[in-house]
Amino acid sequence: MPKPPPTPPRSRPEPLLTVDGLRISFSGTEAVRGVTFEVYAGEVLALVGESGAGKSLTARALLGMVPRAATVTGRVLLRGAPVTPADLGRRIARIPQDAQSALSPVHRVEDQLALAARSVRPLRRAEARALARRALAEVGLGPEAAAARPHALSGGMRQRAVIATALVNGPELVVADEPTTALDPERRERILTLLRERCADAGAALLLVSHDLEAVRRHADRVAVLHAGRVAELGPAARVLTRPAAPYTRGLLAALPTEDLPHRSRLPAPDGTPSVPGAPGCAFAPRCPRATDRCRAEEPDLRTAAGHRVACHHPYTEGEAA
Ligand SMILES: Nc1ncnc2c1ncn2[C@@H]1O[C@H](COP(=O)(O)OP(=O)(O)OP(=O)(O)O)[C@@H](O)[C@H]1O
Repeated sequence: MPKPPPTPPRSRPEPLLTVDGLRISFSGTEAVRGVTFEVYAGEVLALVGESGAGKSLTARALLGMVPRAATVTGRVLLRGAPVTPADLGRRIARIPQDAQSALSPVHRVEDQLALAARSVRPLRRAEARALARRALAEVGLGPEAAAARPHALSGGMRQRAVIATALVNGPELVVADEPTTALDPERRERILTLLRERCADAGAALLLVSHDLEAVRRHADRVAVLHAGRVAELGPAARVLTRPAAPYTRGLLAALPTEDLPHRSRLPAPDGTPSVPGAPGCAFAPRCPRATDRCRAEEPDLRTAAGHRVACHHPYTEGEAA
């Protein structure tokens, strides 16, 4: 089913999730360099960008799952308050990449969901099981699949079970990092549609990390384009993916192959040699057709321009040809 038109962010009051100046470094080297964005209740926000841009680390920071070696600064707020461990699995749920390893091979599917439900609130066994069955039915898995062990299910059914597990506790936000990489294109589309529709029905916002810009175009309300650990552009998906303001986003779109290719696990990078990490100025300057001396000297801040946010000294205007 095609996605209904998004509600304009301006009409939304308080953000559900606020990520403010998030920095993640390893031994002094910053991989995420001041990422700021908000997620509004009920929306789908996609994080896109080439490999190494910092998408997964950002998503993991929301889930309290950054690697031990990382130093994290900045703020992650859920309805204005810092995220606590008690919020994880309950108010913020996760859909992992690999449904196979996300489910225990030894337990029946409904028992796993019932366990997830009982881990966050005091429920009797029978209540938890009923909740689990309902959640599984909502993703199209009937009593037979509910009573099966994961190995007896197809890849698509396992992914449905993982979606049901994420939603069983009624989260406000679901974080999905490349949730369909293991599936073929048809199943991928079906699962993404199901994920989006189930989140919408449950009133949960969805933060979707993806390298599939076509899927993002179909499913996301807004897109944040990450580059070299920063947000390069953030705005409505329809605008960012058709008439981007940031030269980096234009480069990313231009690098996409036009013919149908087998599913890629990464986005192709724009042409040219990337900047050296830690070099002054805009990280895209060495590859940017609009770069000036200012771009090579001064890193641009993320500013609101023409209705959405762009980190660029020389953004394209909406009607301007690339
Ligand atoms: N455990 C780690 N130790 C050291 N550096 C790390 C670690 N994890 C990530 N990084 C650094 O952070 C950068 C961003 O990683 P991240 O996984 O967020 O990228 P990504 O945008 O999700 O890329 P991909 O699309 O390839 O998954 C990496 O290029 C790497 O330099």
